[in-house]
Amino acid sequence: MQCQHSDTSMDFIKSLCGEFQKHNQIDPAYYEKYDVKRGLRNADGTGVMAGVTQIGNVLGYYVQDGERNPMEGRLIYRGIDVNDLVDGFMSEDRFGFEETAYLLLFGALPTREQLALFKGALSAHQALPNMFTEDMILKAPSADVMNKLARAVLALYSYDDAPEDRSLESELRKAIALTARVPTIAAHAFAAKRHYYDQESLYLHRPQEGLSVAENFLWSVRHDNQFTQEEAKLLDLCLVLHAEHGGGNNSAFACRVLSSSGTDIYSAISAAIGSLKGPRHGGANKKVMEMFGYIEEGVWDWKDEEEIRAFLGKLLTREAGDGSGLIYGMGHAIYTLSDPRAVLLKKFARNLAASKGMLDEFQLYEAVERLTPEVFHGVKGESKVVCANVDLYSGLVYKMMGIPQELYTPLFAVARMVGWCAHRIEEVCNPGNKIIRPAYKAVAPLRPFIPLDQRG
Ligand SMILES: CC(=O)SCCNC(=O)CCNC(=O)[C@H](O)C(C)(C)COP(=O)(O)OP(=O)(O)OC[C@H]1O[C@@H](n2cnc3c(N)ncnc32)[C@H](O)[C@@H]1OP(=O)(O)O
Ligand SMILES: O=C([O-])CC(=O)C(=O)O
Repeated sequence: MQCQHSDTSMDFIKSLCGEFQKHNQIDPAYYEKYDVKRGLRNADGTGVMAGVTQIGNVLGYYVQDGERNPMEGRLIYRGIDVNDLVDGFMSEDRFGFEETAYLLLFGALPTREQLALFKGALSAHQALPNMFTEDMILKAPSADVMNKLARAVLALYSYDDAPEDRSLESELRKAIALTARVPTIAAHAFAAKRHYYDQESLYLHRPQEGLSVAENFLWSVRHDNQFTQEEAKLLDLCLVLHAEHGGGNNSAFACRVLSSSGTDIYSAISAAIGSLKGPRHGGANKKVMEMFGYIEEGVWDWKDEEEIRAFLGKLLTREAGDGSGLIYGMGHAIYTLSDPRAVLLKKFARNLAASKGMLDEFQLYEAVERLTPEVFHGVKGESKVVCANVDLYSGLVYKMMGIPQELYTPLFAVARMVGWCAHRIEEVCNPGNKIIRPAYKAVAPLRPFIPLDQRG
């Protein structure tokens, strides 16, 4: 439903843009002058240390003699290298997401018995509250599944008997319920989007007991409920790789900022979802697909490196693509030589592409990964080392699995829910934590109030 605005009001608002711009420019020189940590980054590009965590660690460089040096990336969940975690459950041909969720939430790998009980707890919480889909999703659908996800999580507050209970037990119960429910919410929000915005038939599937999170997701979003074990295992791997990324990533930090004020878990998690939706964060997986649409159209010969280079240059100078100047799926705040998630996903993407007859497309992605660093240095003059991030190959993997694009970022949220909850609980259940409250240098000069009839 769109609001109608009169032409006069629209013209007035347009004129206000000029007024706004007159009074709201921040001179970039201020950042250096006042030693402001732009983006909470130190002058050498490292992040400002803003907290202490036991949950995850992201390693992308090492500092020696005050210099930041590139290295191969490592991602650690509760002290365990994600590559070892993945090797562990894959070599035993098991699903790994539930085990990873347990590890992130409680801090240690589960025993066989603990894992079975945890899976049971997830199963018990995965159904949505009575009439939730009807009242909160179908009656107020959204063209954007992430938008619906954030609003649905906020709405869950009203379905919780004790939403303001901050005891550890209550927080853990809510965390398990959110982790279990978010796949169902995403599936139903997607079904509503397809029905109300794309004029397709409405099908809603209830999650099935005994299925893994990955299997249930595929069951729920496919109208015929069909999926293969190979697909479910690959999706499971994607969920594991997206589950956590330290306390400083934009969405986890947003969650921690809100949690530090003492607000409820639903408010904090909906903020994290809003952050993840952004195209420079989790929303990049959708943007990568859009960008490859431009590349595939704009590059005549996909094997011609010169042509690809020229197109990448145009993306950076805003002459092509969405005009943002970004090459999506490339670059990272911490990783330099490699993002370990992208390395793994690329391997699976290559195998899948070979079996689906999509090697040409895969090779185009590889060329973008290979050529971006030199084009980036040429155009931006930056010495920073850039590599492919997790979002470069995840969308391609989902595409080859037949997962619709509208679900790419929501799938990231499905995986990251448990990471956010772990950060939320670490923030509220540690007595030493203070409200997060950095400073902003105020640069507007003081001036007198002018009475209304004396203003020109
Ligand atoms: C799950 C995730 O969130 S993974 C990241 C997903 N995001 C993307 O793929 C979007 C494209 N990438 C980017 O925008 C960036 O690399 C980010 C947001 C991921 C990291 O940004 P930063 O930490 O600021 O990176 P860094 O300090 O290396 O940037 C240096 C400069 O290069 C620019 N830059 C970095 N990566 C890119 C890129 N892929 N395309 C164009 N410019 C880039 C930055 O905007 C910055 O420019 P500025 O100095 O004019 O502000
Ligand atoms: O760490 C970051 O800045 C972003 C990221 O890769 C993630 O959250 O997965």
